[in-house]
Amino acid sequence: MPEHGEPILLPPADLAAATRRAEALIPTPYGDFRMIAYAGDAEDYTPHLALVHPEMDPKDDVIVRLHSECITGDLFGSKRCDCGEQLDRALRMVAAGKGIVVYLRQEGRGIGIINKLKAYQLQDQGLDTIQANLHLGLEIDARHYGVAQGILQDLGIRRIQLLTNNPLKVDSFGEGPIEVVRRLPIIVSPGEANRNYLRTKQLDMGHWLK
Ligand SMILES: Nc1nc2c(ncn2[C@@H]2O[C@H](COP(=O)(O)OP(=O)(O)OP(=O)(O)O)[C@@H](O)[C@H]2O)c(=O)[nH]1
Repeated sequence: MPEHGEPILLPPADLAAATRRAEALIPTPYGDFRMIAYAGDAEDYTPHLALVHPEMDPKDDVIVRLHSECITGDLFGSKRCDCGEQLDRALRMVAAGKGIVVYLRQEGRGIGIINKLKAYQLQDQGLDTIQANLHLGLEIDARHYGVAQGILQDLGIRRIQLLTNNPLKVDSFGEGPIEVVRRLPIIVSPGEANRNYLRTKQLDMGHWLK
């Protein structure tokens, strides 16, 4: 396990190594969390964030949520996706289970907020979430999770219960040092505005949504 403050070695898919840069206790409506910022560059304005329950025991099978940034859903409650509700649910579960939320700065499945808004415009013209990314010449999903594994290693964790419906997140742990001992579903009931999005995730992206 790397010592705190040392660069974390990542699988080759991740180009930037993330180092623990700063931390503080954050009281939230869900309870207290230790927020730890990880970044390759000390001046990075968008570091990855680990919200760690103060009584998290790394020897347990720790409940972990890897949540990719969604400014529209997480911050403003957009109903176009399930992100905000999933984050709310994850924070509750992690608070109850003494676990961790790793908040990864991979907005819009890694294409960034500008491209995500362009993709939304295309979706308003009839494309689905996959077709819109492809129309923009972008990957369907440009995310990498190696940095999250590095963060979990830095926290001394070996075995996790992963909160996700996304097979790619489970697969990303492969034969690596962190073992996913259990997957916990995190399903949000569809609404009018996100029904098509959730259907595409289920049918075309293989998400376990019942
Ligand atoms: N490009 C694009 N990104 C989107 C769209 N809707 C939501 N997103 C992004 O999708 C990502 C969803 O992240 P997560 O909730 O961590 O992951 P997930 O792939 O839904 O898998 P789960 O772990 O099952 O929730 C966020 O980065 C959102 O900003 C969309 O229509 N287009």
